[in-house]
Amino acid sequence: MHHHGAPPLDLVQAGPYEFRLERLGAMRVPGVVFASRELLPEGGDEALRQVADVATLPGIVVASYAMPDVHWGYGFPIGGVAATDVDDGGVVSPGGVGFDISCGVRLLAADLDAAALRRVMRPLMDGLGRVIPRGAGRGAVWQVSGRRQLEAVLAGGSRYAVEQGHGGERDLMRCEDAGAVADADPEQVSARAMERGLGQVGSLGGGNHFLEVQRVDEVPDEAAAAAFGLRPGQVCVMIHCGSRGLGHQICTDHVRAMEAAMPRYGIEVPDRQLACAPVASPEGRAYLGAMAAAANYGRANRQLLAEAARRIFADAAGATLDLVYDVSHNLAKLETHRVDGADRRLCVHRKGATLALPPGHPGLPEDLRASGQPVLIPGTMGTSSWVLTGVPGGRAFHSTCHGAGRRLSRHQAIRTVGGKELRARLESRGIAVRGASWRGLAEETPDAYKDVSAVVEAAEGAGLCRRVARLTPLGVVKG
Ligand SMILES: Nc1nc2c(ncn2[C@@H]2O[C@H](COP(=O)(O)O)[C@@H](O)[C@H]2O)c(=O)[nH]1
Ligand SMILES: [Mn+2]
Ligand SMILES: [Mn+2]
Repeated sequence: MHHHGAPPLDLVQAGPYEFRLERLGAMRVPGVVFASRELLPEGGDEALRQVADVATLPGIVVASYAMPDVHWGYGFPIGGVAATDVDDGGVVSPGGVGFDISCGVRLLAADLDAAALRRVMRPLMDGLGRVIPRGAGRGAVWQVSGRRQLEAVLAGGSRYAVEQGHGGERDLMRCEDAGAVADADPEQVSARAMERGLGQVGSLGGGNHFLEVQRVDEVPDEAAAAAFGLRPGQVCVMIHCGSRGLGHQICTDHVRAMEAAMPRYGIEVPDRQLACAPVASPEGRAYLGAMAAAANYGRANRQLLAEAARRIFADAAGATLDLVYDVSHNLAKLETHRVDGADRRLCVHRKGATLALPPGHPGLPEDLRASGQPVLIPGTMGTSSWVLTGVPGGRAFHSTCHGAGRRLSRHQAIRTVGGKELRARLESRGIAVRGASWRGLAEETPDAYKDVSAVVEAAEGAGLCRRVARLTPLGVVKG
């Protein structure tokens, strides 16, 4: 492998929740890992090597960052943040976004307390289990009529879904980018990607994706929680999914195109999954146009699943669901940030990392200006999940963690527990489970993930965000 003979990494503690990888070899900037000592990947860990690899990308500024939930991914680590200077040869890399483009989390709050739900929990979970398509392939909420309509989804995202009667205006106010990014270019989406995306608008996909019924348990920041529409004891619904086969195919197509183009730009990277091209090049622009289309698809996907959940909540519990927020954790965005005293146009890659806008940011809707952006952190189906918010001076270009982060591979996970046993364990603790496959369930055992509360504590300690509310699971529909 390319890493044979690479010098050992030099990891130095720089603060209570901050470690630095000093520049070595081809690294253009240092690596910065935000974590407690306990959460830190071990010395030889491949994820740290990947943080160093990302630091070699042309145009990267300040540092190659890792969030406290960092773990190994293809090319870039999951939990990585890297910004490149668009006007100084900075590159965009599909590997810095990942295969599930615009994978993200949406949280809805019910006008209902957990105590009132107990009575109807079974029909509610049966209803959700019936209408939420999940697993590989297997159906979708919205039967998109053909290529024409799919192009409208790619261009219009949640906004188009709402125009077609799937939701209301408030759903757009509370979605990152108001439900759709403007620069989507469906022309850059291959016929194969379109084909894969056609029958999947409104579907969860595989095992790490889910729809979960949760209760607000602990509220460390009552003012922010109130602004988000959350109070202790309340029922919520968290949805985690992305852009399905469409996003995956786009990533595959554009990694290949960039790999072929790199010699022309004189770019060399230490891992083929870091293939990249200048943001301003035809290949860079083509990828960003396709990526934006997938971002819109991901939001429409979550919008349709939310609508399906709303119908079941209305029928089974007479309850409504209001959108708290919808945010992606696999995306590259063109943003302006101050670097070395000057405003620079940056391409900020967040892969398994979440944007966390601070209070007062113009990118926030009016009713969230005072509190900051809601940041949605799934934990596991057996422990907690968290709601956080952005903070003034937020580091890593206003980014934070995206989950607990994997500790065991899927293969290792299924050696610790069987799916049936795991479901029995969860049900005995009062967590209802509607799965797609026993194996898929076992791969997602809570033991496969780090301790999410330790992760968010480290993220807060590192100055990336602040904790707002802790959520505990009541029932999960698992991909
Ligand atoms: N509340 C739940 N959280 C879960 C579940 N399965 C996974 N997860 C968390 O999601 C993040 C993000 O996953 P990724 O695949 O996008 O990287 C992951 O790190 C876990 O913490 C679940 O069933 N319920
Ligand atoms: Mn995800
Ligand atoms: Mn995903």
